[in-house]
Amino acid sequence: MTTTVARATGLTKRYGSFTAVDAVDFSLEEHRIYGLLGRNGAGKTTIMQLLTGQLFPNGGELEVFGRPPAEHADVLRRLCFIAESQRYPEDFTPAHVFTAAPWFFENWDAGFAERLVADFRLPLKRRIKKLSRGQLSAVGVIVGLASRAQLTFFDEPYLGLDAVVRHIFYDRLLEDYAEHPRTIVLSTHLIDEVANLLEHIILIDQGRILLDRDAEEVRGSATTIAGARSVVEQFVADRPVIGREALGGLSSVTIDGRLDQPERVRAAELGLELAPVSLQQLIVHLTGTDLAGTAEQEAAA
Ligand SMILES: Nc1ncnc2c1ncn2[C@@H]1O[C@H](COP(=O)(O)OP(=O)(O)OP(=O)(O)O)[C@@H](O)[C@H]1O
Repeated sequence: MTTTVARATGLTKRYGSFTAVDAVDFSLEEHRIYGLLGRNGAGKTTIMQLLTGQLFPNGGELEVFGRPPAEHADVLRRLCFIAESQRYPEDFTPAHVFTAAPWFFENWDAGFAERLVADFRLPLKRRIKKLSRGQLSAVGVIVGLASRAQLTFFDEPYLGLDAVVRHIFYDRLLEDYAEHPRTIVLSTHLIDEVANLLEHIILIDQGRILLDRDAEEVRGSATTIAGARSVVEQFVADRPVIGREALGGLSSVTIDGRLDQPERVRAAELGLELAPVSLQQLIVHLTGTDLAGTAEQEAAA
């Protein structure tokens, strides 16, 4: 039996006349890793700020651990939110941050934090304002992991983290999650990098939920068919097409759904190629954007 950690019903947030989160319904279950995905400005940070009591909703119901999160200290104590540009007092060093952390997080594991400091080669005694962009992000990632909060949010925690450090983060996250299960919500544009980590996907677009599904189901939910344009078009006629690319006489069409065995055999006989769709490709199709471009730019940063 699953236990619901957070539930939103008709949750709405407006900034003036602009509706950033538009009557969304979703729930977060205990012991799951969620990917909260979507284009820039989709509403991901706003949803996380609502869930962590940093913003008040304008409408709908929101319960986290059974209560509205804002102004309930007993709820807030069980949460950890790591923002993209986490701020700390200017004169603090990472050592100060980790010394203060147990005051805010009852499950804080100082030994784990120490091991992560070594993994990330973080200078403990250097002032926060002197840290590099990546080192500053590492401070947030360490707080997020070692807090072992029951509900942890990582909102694009990667700014400036190089590929080696990002993979250390993913590895430590998975290892620690296996030993200390909790609910983790990860918002990122580096979708393919985290695809294997995610157990459930919530895809947001313009303040609305486009997809709320088990990651395993999402992964197998679309197929790309490539080959001679006229043959491909005939093959996909009457199927739900979610993406289409053409080059000269060739085309590549992505359809929603799997092909059964007879259909696969028929495709092979027609000389068509079938390819699995990556989570990132699927999300690009669904939101009609090139998140891959964003991801590459960020990975290169
Ligand atoms: N304080 C604010 N005042 C007015 N509009 C805001 C405010 N904060 C956010 N918005 C708008 O609300 C929308 C949702 O913003 P949000 O930060 O939640 O998006 P996001 O999905 O986290 O985007 P990104 O991937 O770029 O971080 C955006 O259009 C943004 O411009």
